[in-house]
Parts: sequence; C-alpha cells; structure tokens
Amino acid sequence: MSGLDTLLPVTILDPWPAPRVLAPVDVTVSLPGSKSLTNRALLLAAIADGPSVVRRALRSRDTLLMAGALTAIGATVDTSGDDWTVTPGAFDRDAAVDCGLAGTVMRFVPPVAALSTGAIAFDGDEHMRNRPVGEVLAALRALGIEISAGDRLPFTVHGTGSVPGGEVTVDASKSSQFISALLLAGARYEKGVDVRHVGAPVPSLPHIEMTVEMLRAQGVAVDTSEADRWTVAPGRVAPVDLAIEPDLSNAAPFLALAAVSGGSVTVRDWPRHTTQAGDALRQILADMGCTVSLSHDGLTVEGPESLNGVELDLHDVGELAPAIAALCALATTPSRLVGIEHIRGHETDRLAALATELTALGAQVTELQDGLEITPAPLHGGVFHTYADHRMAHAGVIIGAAVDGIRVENVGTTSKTFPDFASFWSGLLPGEL
Ligand SMILES: O=C(O)C1=C[C@@H](OP(=O)(O)O)[C@@H](O)[C@H](O)C1
Ligand SMILES: C=C(OP(=O)(O)O)C(=O)O
Repeated sequence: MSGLDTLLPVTILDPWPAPRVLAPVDVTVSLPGSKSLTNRALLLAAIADGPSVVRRALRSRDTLLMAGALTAIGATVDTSGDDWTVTPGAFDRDAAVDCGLAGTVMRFVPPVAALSTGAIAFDGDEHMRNRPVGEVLAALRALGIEISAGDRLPFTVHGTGSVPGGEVTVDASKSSQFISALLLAGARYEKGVDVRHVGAPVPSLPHIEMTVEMLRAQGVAVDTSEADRWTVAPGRVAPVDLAIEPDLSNAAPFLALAAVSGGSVTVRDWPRHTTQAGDALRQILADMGCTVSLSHDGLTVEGPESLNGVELDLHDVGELAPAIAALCALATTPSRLVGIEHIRGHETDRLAALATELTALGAQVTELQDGLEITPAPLHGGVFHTYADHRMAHAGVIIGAAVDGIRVENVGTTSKTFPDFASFWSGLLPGEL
C-alpha cells in the first residue's frame, strides 16, 4: 500500500488533541490545490498528444497515487517540483495500480488502462474493496473490454491497445465519478463515447461539469444538450497547461473556524469562476448567518454571534456534508441535511459515522436513509473517530475548535487530500491551544 508516510509529520499524537479556539480568529490562509482538478489534469495529460504541465499540483496521497498509476501504465510523471510534468508514453506493459482510498484513481484509471496492451491489476486499501465501481467495469465490458473478477476491487483490465467505444448506459446514482471516468477517456476511443445515465438522479453534478469543462479546454468536443446524456467525440486531447485552483472543499474547516469563533478567515485565490463543489460554501455559510465576501484578497467569512441551523439538500455537494454537519452540531437551532445517501459509499459510510461520532459527544442526531437531522445540545469532550476518512477528521477539528477536550483519532488520514494538515491547522492558532 502506498501510505506515503513521508507526508505525515511524525510528532502528531494519536488521538490528536484538537486545538481549542478561545477567541475570535483573524487569519488569512493559502490552501493546497484541488484534488479533483489535479487528478483530472494528470489523467488527461497522460492521454494527450504531447507533454503537459500541471502547475501548483496538489501533493497528497490521492494525487501521488494517480501519478503512480499513470506511471505504472506507461506515462512519465515528474512530481519533483510544484509544477508536475507529464509525458505520454506507450501503454504496453503489465502493471499493478494501487488505488489507496482514492475514488478518482479506482474509477478514472480503468477506462484509460483499457487503451493498454498490458494486463493492469487494480487493488487498494481494505475499505476500497467496499466502494462501488461495478458500474464502470460493466460499462467497459459493454464497450468490449475484458475485465477479470467481479464488480469490486481487486480486478484486472486486459486491454488490446484500442477501444471501439460507442453507446453505453450506466446507473450513476451512487457516484458521479462513473460518468466522469468514461468521459475522460472517451475521446481516445475509436467511436468516442455516448453515455446515458438511467436510474435515480446523479449526485455531485458539479464534478461532471468540471470533467466536461476540462475536456473542452483540451479541445475535446462534448455534447451535453440532452439531460442525463453526455457524448464525447473521438479525437485528440491537447497537451495540458493548467494552474490548479485551491481546493475549495478543503477550505470548509478553515472557513468553519470563522463561523464557530465569531472571527474572520480569508482564503486567498478563491476563483471567481469555478466548477468546484466547494464554491457552494459561500451560500451555505451565509445561510448559517455568516457574512461572506469575495474580493481581490480572496473569500472572507466572518462568523456571527450564534450560528443558525439549516435545511439543505446537499445532493450536488455531498463532499461538504461532514464539515457542514459539524457546524450544525454547534448551531443554535436544528438542522436537516438531505439528498446524500450516496455518501454512505464515500471513504466510509459518512452518515453512519457522523451520527455515531456526534451522538457520542452529546449531540442529538437522527440518521435518515439519505441524510441527518441534528438538534443542538451541549457537547462534551471525547475521542472523535475518523474511519480513515479525511473529511471526518475535518469534522472532528471543527468540533474541537469549539468544545473542550476533543481528541481526533488518526488525524493523519487528512493526507489523502491535504499535506501536513494537523501542523498547518495548529499553526493558525498560536497561543490558543
Ligand atoms: O469527480 C470527483 O473528483 C469527485 C466527485 C464526487 O464523488 P461522488 O459523485 O462519488 O460523490 C466527490 O464527492 C469526490 O470527492 C470527488
Ligand atoms: C468522496 C471523496 O473522495 P473520492 O475522490 O475518494 O471519492 C471525498 O474526497 O470526499
């Protein structure tokens, strides 16, 4: 397993005493790059028709796993600097791909591996064997690819060097990544790819918009004129030269610091136009009573005297749910978060994990099939378990900022998308520990 332990500070205690914030904070932060943008850029670069550069790439477990996967199948990825270079190569060898716990690696790489003449074996962390991928494998089989084993990790893709492509139907109600996966590789299929979704509504639509926007930026023609249908024309993928935006979903715990302390937090370089789901934080935090402003300094959130509860459908932005749920547990009125059954298939069953951990600290939480009802109650200290889920750790540190005696178990799991998160977080709060 690529634990990438070198990314983790060795001195972080486990469980980690989360810094308590005793006065309003007033900080400005620059955050690492977006996981979703970095991994799409790397993948497109590997199937482009010339060398690429991914500027200010996120250096984290998920992105290094993507770089490792693309290198294993035949691309050359230089991750030594802040700007990563990618040189496409022949996909002509047998290889093993470690997906870790990265959905973007497990779902996005197999459709590219299908272009190889080698046998590409995929596996990952133990929990990754529970995360859904069968719909992508079934689609690839329908497009003529041989894949051994069933519908979960581990599996092996046996490419023949080319993929006919064409029409395929997918039920993407469990993850938008099933659609993105097929679209990202589709231009390199002989007939392109024409993907229809049939099933309950697709979650996380901004992530599909991100895929489509990035494909178009590389000169790929994508037709989205019909609902639940995406058509990618066959053709070249132009070399990538992209500067990665800060990860707006990972901004959630930082902006939450302003919300819970009644202080002010500015995240630099917040993009004016973006397809990142995390941009929804602006409206969500305003709904909770924060003052939110976007200026040339970045996005500034000022916390209110007391936080409002909210009723939200997070279907489009489910990756924000853990941080929002933590804020709801610290609000003064009840909240209801719905539309997020699919996050039971994320790094852990996030609805069950949030209900368990918030309840253990004294919150009143009802777990719904597709969400959470959270009624504020006085919280007390304790260990906040993270289930190897970076966003559960973010939820834990948010609670810990506002409640005495919170210790976050395995805070190092944040390395999935944020290098050295715990040190960065405590460095923002000097003298307040
Ligand atoms: O395509 C992507 O980069 C992602 C899509 C979303 O997945 P789901 O559609 O499975 O929620 C999101 O939650 C995940 O963090 C990243
Ligand atoms: C769901 C997430 O990740 P993944 O890309 O592994 O699906 C996430 O980061 O919240």
